[in-house]
Amino acid sequence: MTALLNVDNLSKNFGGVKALQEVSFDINPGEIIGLIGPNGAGKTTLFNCVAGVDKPSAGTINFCSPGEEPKSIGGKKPENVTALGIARTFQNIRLFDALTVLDNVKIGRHCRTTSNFLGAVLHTQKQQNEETSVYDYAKKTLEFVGLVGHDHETASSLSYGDQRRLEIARALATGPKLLMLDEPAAGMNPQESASLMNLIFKIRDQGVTILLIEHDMKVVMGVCDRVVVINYGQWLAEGDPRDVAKNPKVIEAYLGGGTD
Ligand SMILES: Nc1ncnc2c1ncn2[C@@H]1O[C@H](COP(=O)(O)OP(=O)(O)OP(=O)(O)O)[C@@H](O)[C@H]1O
Repeated sequence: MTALLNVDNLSKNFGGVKALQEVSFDINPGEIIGLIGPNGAGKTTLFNCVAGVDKPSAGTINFCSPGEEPKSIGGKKPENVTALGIARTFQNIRLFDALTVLDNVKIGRHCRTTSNFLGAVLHTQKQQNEETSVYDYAKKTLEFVGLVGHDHETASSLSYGDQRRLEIARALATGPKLLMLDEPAAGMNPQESASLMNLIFKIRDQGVTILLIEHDMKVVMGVCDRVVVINYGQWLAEGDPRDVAKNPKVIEAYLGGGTD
């Protein structure tokens, strides 16, 4: 099987800080992969390199949609990476707080439209059709993540758990093949985490592959098919979550002797 994402010998330096050092791993289509490691291990830097926020210092990142040729994405601009089918959420929720829930999701969908400024000013038929389709897609996406009835509330008025759902909805609205979630369970209560796990499975069932950074081991153990562990910017271990949790090197580096 051709990997959906192939990270090969990826390194990223910030001045003298070696945030990533020759990290390699693959993600296959349809997998839910956990990227774990202690604070400062380099997880967010890896997300940023894939998403086009950080430019790799060395190594390659290839993205291969099923049926298409692999494309090298290391160093591409974020909007180009999104257009290829990679979406992400952030460790610290980044919504347009003053906009409505619906508008936040519509913004995500606009990356799939082609109408230009002139079309918007002249209100052309093409632009109107696209607006209708953006609206419909955003409504469906909100229903999918369980935010029906919140369309006209401002994003900032939502509960914390619902704001995380909204961020996921906005990412899904871009039509990704790979969704990268950066600590989606952070700050959630146990009920919200359980509901998040259901949502993650539901997203995968729609054919979206998921790469997840998460410190909540119950969530990692509950949803991940496989985990990749990094420590001090280096690949440390990889495999079935339960096997990895027993790996002495991982316990020493990160799990601190337990998974609860
Ligand atoms: N823009 C930057 N400039 C300088 N150093 C950075 C930058 N971004 C990250 N780093 C450093 O790179 C290393 C990896 O950071 P990163 O945020 O990727 O780790 P992380 O595994 O996501 O950590 P956490 O679990 O705490 O979020 C850290 O030493 C961090 O201080």
